[in-house]
Amino acid sequence: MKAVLGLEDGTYVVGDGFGKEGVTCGELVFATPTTGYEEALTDPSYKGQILLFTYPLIGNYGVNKASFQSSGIKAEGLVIRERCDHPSHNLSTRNLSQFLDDENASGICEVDTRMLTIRIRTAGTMRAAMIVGSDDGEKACELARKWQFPKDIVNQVTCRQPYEIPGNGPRVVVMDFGVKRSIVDNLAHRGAHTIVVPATTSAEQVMGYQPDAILLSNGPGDPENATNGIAVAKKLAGQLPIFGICLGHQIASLALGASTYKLKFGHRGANQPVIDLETGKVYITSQNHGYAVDPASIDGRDIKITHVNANDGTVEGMKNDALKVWSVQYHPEANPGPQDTNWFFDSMLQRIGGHHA
Ligand SMILES: NC(=O)CC[C@H](N)C(=O)O
Repeated sequence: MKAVLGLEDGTYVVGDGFGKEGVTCGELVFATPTTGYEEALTDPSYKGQILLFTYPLIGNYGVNKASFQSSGIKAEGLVIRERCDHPSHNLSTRNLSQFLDDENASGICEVDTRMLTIRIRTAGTMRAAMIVGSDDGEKACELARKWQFPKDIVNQVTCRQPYEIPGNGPRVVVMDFGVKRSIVDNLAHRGAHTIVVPATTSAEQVMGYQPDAILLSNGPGDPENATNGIAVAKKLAGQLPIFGICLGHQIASLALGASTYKLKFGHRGANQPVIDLETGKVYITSQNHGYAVDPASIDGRDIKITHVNANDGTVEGMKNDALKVWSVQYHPEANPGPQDTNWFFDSMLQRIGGHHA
């Protein structure tokens, strides 16, 4: 089936469509990991975004539900060079094409992903529209220009009801802005009594769960739009330890008075080098973000930058020891990506323990 992807700047590419027929709009972003397409497609942080993989062959190990980071595909669409229809993996239950069919998501392959990536890298992240079943490039570009990133995107991916994973360890409330399953798993595996609550939960409701700590999760969209999360973190900072991952790190920083800005094309990949300023160690990290904390906005505030990106110097972690706030921009849960920073969850539980000692 023919398909077309159009960008807001008038660029378009025609290729082979698969999955759902029709129009899909989103912000076109590129991700550079060589593996991990199941985890990325199901990562709720990609809601609102059309995901382009720079790696030229996608689908070669099929699809296995155990890798999912949420109930199903959350990215708006998929853009790839070559699609593998005959995967080889003992745990695979279907191929990529069947996966998109089952999930009602659209994909386009046989397009020049290098050219598209260079375009985004040069001009910045762009709005895009994909039409599966058409090759009308002008129409796709026009649809891209009309589309707006939804402000309430977190509400589209947060849980509807709270849920708990019982454990004998400390009680941790996870504010779900679109949490990845492996974050919850990392807490549960360490014995935390994990309570996942919707993004709209108030500070009073959070405290009603008698938590020992709060984890602000990852999630899609502009952190400034996560207004309830910011309000909760502002209110509870100083009362109990607060941790943040990715969007959660941005929310915690906003709550402490810092500001955030949009990166030109973001960091999405599995080999982003991060320097730990306290130890001098460099970690290779998994990342997926388009916004970052502005270091200039931290000047004069009681926030300490703990990690920076070795490629571009952007903020990758911060803390406020007095208020017991610790957060990281990268993904310690990996999935996909290297496990170098999995210690984050160990240190989290140690810090919570210290708080109650
Ligand atoms: N993975 C995330 O939590 C992403 C955070 C935020 N939506 C960003 O793009 O920067």
